Amino acid sequence: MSIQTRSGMQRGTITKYRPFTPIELPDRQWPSKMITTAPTWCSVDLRDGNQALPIPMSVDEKLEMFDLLVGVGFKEIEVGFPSASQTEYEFMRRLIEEDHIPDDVTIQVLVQSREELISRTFESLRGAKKAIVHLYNSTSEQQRRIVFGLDKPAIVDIAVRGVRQIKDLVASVPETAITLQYSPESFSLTEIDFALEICEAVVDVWQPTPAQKIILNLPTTVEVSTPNIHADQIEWFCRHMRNRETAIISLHTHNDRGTGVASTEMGLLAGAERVEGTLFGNGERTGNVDIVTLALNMYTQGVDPCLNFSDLPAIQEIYEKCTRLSVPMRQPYAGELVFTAFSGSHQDAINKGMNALEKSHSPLWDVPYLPIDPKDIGRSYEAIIRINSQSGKGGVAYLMESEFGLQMPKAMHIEFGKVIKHLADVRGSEILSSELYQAFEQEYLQRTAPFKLTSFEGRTILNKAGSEALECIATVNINDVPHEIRGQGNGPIDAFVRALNQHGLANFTLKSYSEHALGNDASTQAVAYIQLQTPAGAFFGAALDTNIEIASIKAVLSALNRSTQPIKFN
Ligand SMILES: CC(=O)SCCNC(=O)CCNC(=O)[C@H](O)C(C)(C)COP(=O)(O)OP(=O)(O)OC[C@H]1O[C@@H](n2cnc3c(N)ncnc32)[C@H](O)[C@@H]1OP(=O)(O)O
Ligand SMILES: CC(C)C(=O)C(=O)O
Repeated sequence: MSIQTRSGMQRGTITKYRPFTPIELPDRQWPSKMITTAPTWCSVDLRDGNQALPIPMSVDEKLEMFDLLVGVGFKEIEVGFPSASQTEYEFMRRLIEEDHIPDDVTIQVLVQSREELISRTFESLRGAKKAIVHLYNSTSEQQRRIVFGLDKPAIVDIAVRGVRQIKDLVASVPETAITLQYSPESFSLTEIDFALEICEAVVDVWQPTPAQKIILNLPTTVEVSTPNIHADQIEWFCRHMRNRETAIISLHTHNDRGTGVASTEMGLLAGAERVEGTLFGNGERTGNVDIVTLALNMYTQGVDPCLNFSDLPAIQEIYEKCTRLSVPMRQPYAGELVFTAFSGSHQDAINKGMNALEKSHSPLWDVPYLPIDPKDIGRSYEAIIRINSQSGKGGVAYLMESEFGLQMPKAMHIEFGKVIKHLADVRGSEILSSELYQAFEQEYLQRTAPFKLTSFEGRTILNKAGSEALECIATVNINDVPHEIRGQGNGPIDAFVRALNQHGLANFTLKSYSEHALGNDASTQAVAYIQLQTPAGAFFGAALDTNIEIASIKAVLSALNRSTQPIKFN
């Protein structure tokens, strides 16, 4: 039983909407195809993107955007709808008169199939070396019925009249090589045989050849079906079209169902050769297909997209400035958070993957959770791992090493990881890397009570057995009371450990020791990590000093101090 409520969603049997009717294509070929080469890209940022902005771009902003698109490598750029407004017309004129258009770039202009608009469009083209004139009219049953109140032959007539006019006007711009592009707007909702009929009527008037093709742009004006149905529409069209070799089949996908990228990729499998879209998916409603995502999806499959996104943050900055939009944090490839792992198991795997890659020297990118090397697109490794209460020891260790050069021994990751987990839980927010270091300082480096080293001297002696040993003489303050201690061992740490135990000042054994240099200039310091086994348990200590011997002695006391006091950090 279906219950129709006055507002909100229908429940049960949905009568308000109906499923899209699939087209018949039982022997479809596209599912077993692969994308192996880049399509011809056409940016529609300055037209479809611009027409969807609350505040359209000014002429200067459009010029800046145009230069950006040229820099990225677009060879076809829809620069606007010159008959729509004075701003659009002026922009066209400035592009041409100020010589902004490189020889290998073709500008494209959109126009409805209306006589006065087509005439004005041709006026705007004067002086251009080459241009794609993009003619459109809407063809779906819904648009025919609601917008135009016309039957199919009348809709075909709108298109054909427009093409005839363009054909006549070509002679008015003899210096401009004109390519015709025709879009049966709302193709995605148009009966497929009617879409073919109107396109073939256009082709019959224009008379393209394999050398001078027409562009037939089949737009998903509104995305109304799953991407596989879109692919069937494109394959059906490609297979049924007369003289297919005289046309370039182009896609223009919107993202109403959130599957614009998938629809475009499947449309390419189905036989399309050209893609129109925008940077970061700007465009009407949910946007046009995002060309950055499409191109980088190809790249990460080993296909050269022939567009350069090596400095994506700089591209994003200009885009955001010109459009006054912002790229969402989760936007594929570009979003601020897309190369960041907060969760422990992801951090651990990334950390291991990065280390393994460094050791292997393999040219193949092979890091879990990162489908692309952030550095390929101008992102850094710095933001890959960020710490909050979902994070684990692996991520903390990664940051301590990548940000501060501290290579804590693996067993210490657990201990310091707990310190940071506690801090993140108490705080309930992100722990910045500077705070991570601060916690390390407080927990290890600044632990100087109750034991504090005031002096240490080591010298080589001959022991009773006649072999060389090290004797240490040190002063250790315990709760500010100085104690002079002496001990012998096979090295300074051993001698110091024995001295403390022999004098009854402490009771522990050395479990592990490691050290490394920090920095590589005159101010190089050494860092030592010591783990002690005390009656209260096993504890790490760490210390920094320009003298490695002193660093290790201080690290012993750091561990000892920690064993006498619970976690200090809060
Ligand atoms: C899917 C897309 O994104 S298509 C691109 C859409 N982009 C834009 O519209 C941005 C620029 N557009 C504009 O500035 C204006 O709409 C203009 C200048 C093109 C036209 O302006 P106006 O004529 O003042 O208004 P408007 O757009 O409302 O015109 C609607 C008329 O055009 C007709 N029309 C709409 N599309 C087409 C078409 N492709 N071919 C022929 N006629 C069309 C409508 O049926 C309607 O006719 P009616 O007045 O007889 O009912
Ligand atoms: C003019 C056409 C290509 C269009 O913008 C659309 O259908 O979205």
